[in-house]
Amino acid sequence: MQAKLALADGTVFTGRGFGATGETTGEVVFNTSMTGYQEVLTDPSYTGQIVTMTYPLIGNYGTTPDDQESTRVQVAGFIVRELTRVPSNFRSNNSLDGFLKASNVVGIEGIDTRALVRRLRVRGSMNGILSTADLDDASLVKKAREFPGMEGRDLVSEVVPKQAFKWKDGFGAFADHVIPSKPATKRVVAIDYGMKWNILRCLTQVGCEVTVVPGTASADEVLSHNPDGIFLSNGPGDPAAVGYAIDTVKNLIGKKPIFGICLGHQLLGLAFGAKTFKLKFGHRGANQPVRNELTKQIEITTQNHGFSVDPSTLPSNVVPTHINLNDNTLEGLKHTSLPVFSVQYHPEAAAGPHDSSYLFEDFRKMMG
Ligand SMILES: NC(=O)CC[C@H](N)C(=O)O
Repeated sequence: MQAKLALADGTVFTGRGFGATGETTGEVVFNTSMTGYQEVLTDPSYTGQIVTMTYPLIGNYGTTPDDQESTRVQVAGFIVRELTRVPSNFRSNNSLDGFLKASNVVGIEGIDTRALVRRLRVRGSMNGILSTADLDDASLVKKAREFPGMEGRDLVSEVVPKQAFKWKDGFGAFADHVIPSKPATKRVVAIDYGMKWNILRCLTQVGCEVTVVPGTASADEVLSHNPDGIFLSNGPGDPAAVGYAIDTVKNLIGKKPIFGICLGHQLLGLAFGAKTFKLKFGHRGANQPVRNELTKQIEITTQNHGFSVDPSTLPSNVVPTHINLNDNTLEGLKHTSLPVFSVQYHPEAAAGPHDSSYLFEDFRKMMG
């Protein structure tokens, strides 16, 4: 079945539809991971985004419940160069096509993803529409231009869990090869703004019993659990648009040790009084080089973000700890006297390299 992808700049790509049929709008972004498409699809930070994979063959190992990063597919749409027809893997119980169909998410294959990505790199991430229903170019471009975009939008409230819960799924099927597992001796409250489950697996692995609370929780609700430490999760949308979350973080700083990842890092920056801005085309992939400024070691990292904390706006008692070597943007910060630190990238990988898993150990040690 024919499908079209139209961008707000007027470009139209024609390919074949897979997954669900229908129409979807979103910010079109690209991810440079060679594998890990299921983790990408189920990462809630991609809410409102149509993701294209730069790797040309996607779907070859199918999908499996073990690789879920949340309860469902979260991307608005999915773009690949070539969809594998016959997946082959003993862990797989569904094809990528069947997985997207069951999740009612539209995909397109057979378009020139290199041309698309070059366009996004030159002009920046763009709004777009993916459709198997409307195939009229002018109408599609008009609809793409009407999409409101990511800036100023609170998408967190769409993906937070409805109520608090305890993480009972341990460290999952494969995580024990990565970090030696420890008995649970620390109690952590994880504030969930759209959290990837591998963060919960990694926290469990280093010896934390984790209570998850919705990202809309107040500081009092968080502190009522009397945790040894507080974790701030990743999540979708513009960090500056979630004032309630910034206020909660402000009220938690100095009360307990805090560790933040991605949106959690951006919220910490904003709570410290720094500013965030939108990157031209963001960082999404499993091959982003980062330098740890404290050890001068290089980590190859998994990333998924479109916004960034401006280091020149940090107060003097908050220092940069990690820098992205592709564009020198801020990738980590810490307070000079309080037990508070965060990273912009994803030390939980899922999928990606495990170079940065030491950060979970650092958090546990920080709790005493
Ligand atoms: N993975 C994340 O937490 C993303 C944070 C934020 N939504 C961004 O795009 O920058």
